[in-house]
Amino acid sequence: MSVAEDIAQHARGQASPADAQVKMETRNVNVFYGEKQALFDVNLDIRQNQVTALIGPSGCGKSTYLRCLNRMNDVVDIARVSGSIKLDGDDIYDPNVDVVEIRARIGMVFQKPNPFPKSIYDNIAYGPRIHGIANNKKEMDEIVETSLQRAGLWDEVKDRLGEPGTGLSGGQQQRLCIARAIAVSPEVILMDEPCSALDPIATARIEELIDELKENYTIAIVTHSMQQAARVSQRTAFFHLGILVEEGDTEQIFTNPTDERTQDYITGRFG
Ligand SMILES: Nc1ncnc2c1ncn2[C@@H]1O[C@H](COP(=O)(O)OP(=O)(O)OP(=O)(O)O)[C@@H](O)[C@H]1O
Repeated sequence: MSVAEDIAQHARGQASPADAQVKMETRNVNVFYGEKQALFDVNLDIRQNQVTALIGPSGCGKSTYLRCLNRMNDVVDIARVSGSIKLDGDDIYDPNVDVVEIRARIGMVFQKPNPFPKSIYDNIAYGPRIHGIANNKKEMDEIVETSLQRAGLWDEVKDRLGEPGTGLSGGQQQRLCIARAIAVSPEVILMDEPCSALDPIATARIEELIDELKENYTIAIVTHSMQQAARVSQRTAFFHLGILVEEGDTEQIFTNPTDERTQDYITGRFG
């Protein structure tokens, strides 16, 4: 089977129900790094309890867009964001919004697993402690256990919660980072190429996990792997040179794209 057929096969049936709610609405989003414009008038909805894949060639602005969704571009001095970005209808860039709270509601998992140099337990307990989520040790223990269970890591680490998180394998570390994001009860989880540093087995495990997580969370994922986008997402957005070229149900994007640039990209003609 050709790669294109393989992708199309995975994409079949990957669609968002017509009545899926919009969790995040982004309109006319422009991003500048100094003088250079990286995103141009992006309009995209991130649907609730669905996985939205952001794809496109290197430098097209996928990560820039993802970072707009939880104000991570705020930490880049030269970045300037304009347009409207709403979570459940509320503008997350409103001056009265507490950015720390926004980043708890919209968590993030990065390319390279980045556990804190702390125990497995403390990696998970860190966020809930900062946010005052647990009232006592018993509640914290429960949060740690539930988060690790949801991230599919509990059985592997329950007997060594006091050991350093950095001692886990790469795939386990990434699941630890997912558990850490889950621990503060986010509504949305942003993932920036979460499998790029992982081997195929660890990647498959994370992909299964993403599929399970969408029951409880809304997910947006940047990926260079079209197989991965086809396997895990219901919606796909294709970016090129800072422009959102096309978005739609994953099945449609991978089997019947409307734009020639999308067609060229998914068939490997560029990027
Ligand atoms: N901190 C920054 N300062 C200046 N320019 C930046 C910064 N981050 C990104 N850019 C520029 O913005 C554009 C979009 O980059 P971005 O990282 O969002 O693309 P991407 O599609 O995620 O790429 P990749 O797939 O390679 O990660 C690129 O031209 C990049 O050089």
